[in-house]
Amino acid sequence: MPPIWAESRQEVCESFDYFRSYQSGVYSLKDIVKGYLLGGSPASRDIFHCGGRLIVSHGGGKAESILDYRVGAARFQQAQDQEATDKSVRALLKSYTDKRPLVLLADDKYALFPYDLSASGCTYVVLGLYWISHAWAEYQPASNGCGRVVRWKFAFQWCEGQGNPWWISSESDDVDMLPDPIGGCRSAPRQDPSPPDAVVNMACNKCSQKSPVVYSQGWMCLNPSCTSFWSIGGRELEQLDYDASFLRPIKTVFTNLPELRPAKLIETMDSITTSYAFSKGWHCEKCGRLSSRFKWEHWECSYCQLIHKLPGRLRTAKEFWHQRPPAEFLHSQVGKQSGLRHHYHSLAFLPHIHATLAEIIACRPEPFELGDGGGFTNHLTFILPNERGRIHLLLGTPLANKQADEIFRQYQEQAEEGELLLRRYPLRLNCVSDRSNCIAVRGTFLTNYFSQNSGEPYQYVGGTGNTVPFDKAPSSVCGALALIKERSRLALQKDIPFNEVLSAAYMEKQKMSFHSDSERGLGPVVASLSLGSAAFMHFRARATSKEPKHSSSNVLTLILRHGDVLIMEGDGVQQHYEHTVIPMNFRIAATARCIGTA
Ligand SMILES: O=C(O)CCC(=O)C(=O)O
Repeated sequence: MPPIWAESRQEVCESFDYFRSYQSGVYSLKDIVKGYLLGGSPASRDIFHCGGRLIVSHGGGKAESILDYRVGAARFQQAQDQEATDKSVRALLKSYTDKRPLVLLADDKYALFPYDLSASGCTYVVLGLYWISHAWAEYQPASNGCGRVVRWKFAFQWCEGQGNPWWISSESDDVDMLPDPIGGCRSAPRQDPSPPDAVVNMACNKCSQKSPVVYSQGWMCLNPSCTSFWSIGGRELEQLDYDASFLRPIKTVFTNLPELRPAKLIETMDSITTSYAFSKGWHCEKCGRLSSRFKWEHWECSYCQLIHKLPGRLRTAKEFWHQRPPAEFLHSQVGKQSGLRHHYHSLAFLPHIHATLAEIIACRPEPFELGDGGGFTNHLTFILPNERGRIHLLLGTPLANKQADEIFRQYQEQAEEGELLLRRYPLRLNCVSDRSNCIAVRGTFLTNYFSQNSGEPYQYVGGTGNTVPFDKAPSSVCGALALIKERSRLALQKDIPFNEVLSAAYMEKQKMSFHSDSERGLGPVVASLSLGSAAFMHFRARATSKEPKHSSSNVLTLILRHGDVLIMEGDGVQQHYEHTVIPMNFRIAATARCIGTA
């Protein structure tokens, strides 16, 4: 197998720091290209030469007429000229002038790669480190109004100093190479901006700009803003071939090249195993596969099932009590919206609740007796307009949270021991972003949180095959269900026949994107218990047939803290709104529903 490969784009982006772009073929950070993905059919004069030591590719987007497959009506986008100032072209040009190595990757649709990657199940492979020896503009035919577009070409050269390309045998290493005229190279950026040319550069007598001799048919000006661009003796040539000197790879030895194989984590900070680094994917040293972290209790290779586990410690809710929403959140959400009809007595509640739509009525918090020695807490109610329903928030308090603390402990223990199987399941639509604005990506696409379903099957996550009936569910889930039932009964003054609990666990920076709980047959009450870190819960209006694009502004934002129980009451809450939950750090939530009761 290749030394670094993956089945899905998500695996690459979550595990490989040199390529974290879900959409573009160029991944750059602060104008520095880290990775470049070769894929699809070649444009004319794209080459994979000398066993891949010299690769010419067109890069930078915009130059093909494409169907934009965002959910909703697909839009046709006309090809446009690439400009040197376009984000990706600019970054590639900077890598060229800095002679900065970057990583080339290829997907199984890259037609010039001499091996069939899909035959071995590899959708993406990492080729290795390359540097850009030449960058120039060309005209290419395009199906737009002008019949052609300016597109930038880049010549990538293998960085010597990293061994041979993994796909060729060492005998084929014997290629005729040009020495690098600059001498030994380094992986650090170079100050001298001129390219290391054995290829001759000539200045244009119209624009004075220098262009290399790229084609055997003769020199031409390659400055797209010059009137002489792309012509020899005033004529555009139909057939162009590369000049022989241009095709000879330049032997450039780099020192201190980085190791591309992602290192696995071998120690923890304070024995915390839910920080961002633990949510990232990993590289299997046995088979080379990049895998997302899809099991809560350890990393596992999706190809050869090799496991990597680091022991962690249980966390307590106290560790998260200090969390406060950022000040700008308070101001932008509450300050900008006028006409909020709220009935607060005291600003003391503002860190907890921000209602931002005039039509939503935020009722005065009601003191609320919890019974069982839990003392009093506050019950906040938001009445949605046009009888769409109500949203209740029963706040946790240190006295009332004894049960929640214990449930939080059990959840962590049982997830760690594999008694509670928290998994990241594939989304039904393979897309990044939320469900209403989704960009298709290749391969399986997993949720950005871990979950487990107990009780009745719930379609939303992982289909119905991953459900554990209540009589086999771990005590954490049963405890959460009992607490949710009890608080809902007190708040709504009736028993709710909850028969399903979705437990969701979030490592640092994970979240649940916008969605509504609108599965067929779902009862009108959905209630959740929050554990661990605080989280923002935003509600926004759902897209309708009249208004197919959802409104981007949130109509209500709540902050859910450890021990809080949130209740969404009424079908209208799900029909007219969707919600997202963005935890500030490690968090677990149990959400109870009534499936098949409506
Ligand atoms: O509180 C949470 O973490 C998310 C609950 C939720 O939106 C759901 O399970 O659908």
